[in-house]
Amino acid sequence: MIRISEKEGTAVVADAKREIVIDTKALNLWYGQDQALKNISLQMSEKQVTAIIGPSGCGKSTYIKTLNRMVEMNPLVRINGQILFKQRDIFHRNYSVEELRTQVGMVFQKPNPFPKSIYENVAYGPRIHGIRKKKLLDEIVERSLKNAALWDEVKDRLNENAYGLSGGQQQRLCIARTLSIEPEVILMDEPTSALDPISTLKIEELVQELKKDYTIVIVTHNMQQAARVSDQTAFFLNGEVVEFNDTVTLFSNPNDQRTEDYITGRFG
Ligand SMILES: Nc1ncnc2c1ncn2[C@@H]1O[C@H](COP(=O)(O)OP(=O)(O)OP(=O)(O)O)[C@@H](O)[C@H]1O
Repeated sequence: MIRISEKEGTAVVADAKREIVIDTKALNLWYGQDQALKNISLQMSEKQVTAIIGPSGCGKSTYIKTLNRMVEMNPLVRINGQILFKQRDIFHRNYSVEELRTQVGMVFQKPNPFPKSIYENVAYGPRIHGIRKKKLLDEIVERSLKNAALWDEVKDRLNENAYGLSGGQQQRLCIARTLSIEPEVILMDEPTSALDPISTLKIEELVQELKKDYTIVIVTHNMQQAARVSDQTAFFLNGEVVEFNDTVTLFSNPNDQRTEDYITGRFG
């Protein structure tokens, strides 16, 4: 059952039966003097896919990079408001960034494997977390590659360099790398924008599989993609959330004229 309520001017959608995994409350963010996020309030439920859509420069990437605190690598960034991950404030000094990034993994726009073997790309994270036993690492590598729908294509060439894979395979390898440390949330920042249509379709199918086990947030420029893969969609404009609703409703019966203009291609 989807519950829709109004909170601080922003619609929030929550599935009453599911745990809220990410709860963003009145989040504001500035790059120096320029405000990039304005009073963002969004809730994301477990094992749901949330799409973030909106025109270029509206704050999609900034928002998703705030969820694992990557945005703060920029010293100009100033933030107020709250983001709770399973009710814990991610900005609290007792919550280390390393711990957060173990729980909230990220896949980027361009596939960015390490210049290492396919095996080492996936084993890297678990090794950093102290796993040394070869048998256990082998199991993790196999499981992660299977869950990223890549195992069958690479099982006979695990020791070859990851750069020898196609772009789509590299992106699935990056997803396997993210899965290897067993996060709860996977952030995807335009994960298919550098890929061909067939590789894009594979990633979209993979997202549908992964949501059985993970909470997923995906930034996309592609509205058809948002409609295909997500359960709920947030439409951002000029750093604000104009509308947040279950995906079918947002695309078929938007509440706000600006959403309608965007999804019908009148701007952006
Ligand atoms: N490192 C930065 N320093 C200063 N301003 C930035 C920086 N990164 C982004 N911005 C500004 O913040 C705003 C939001 O940018 P952001 O990249 O989050 O938008 P976006 O919706 O992801 O855009 P796109 O779809 O083009 O990737 C823009 O006005 C942008 O110019």
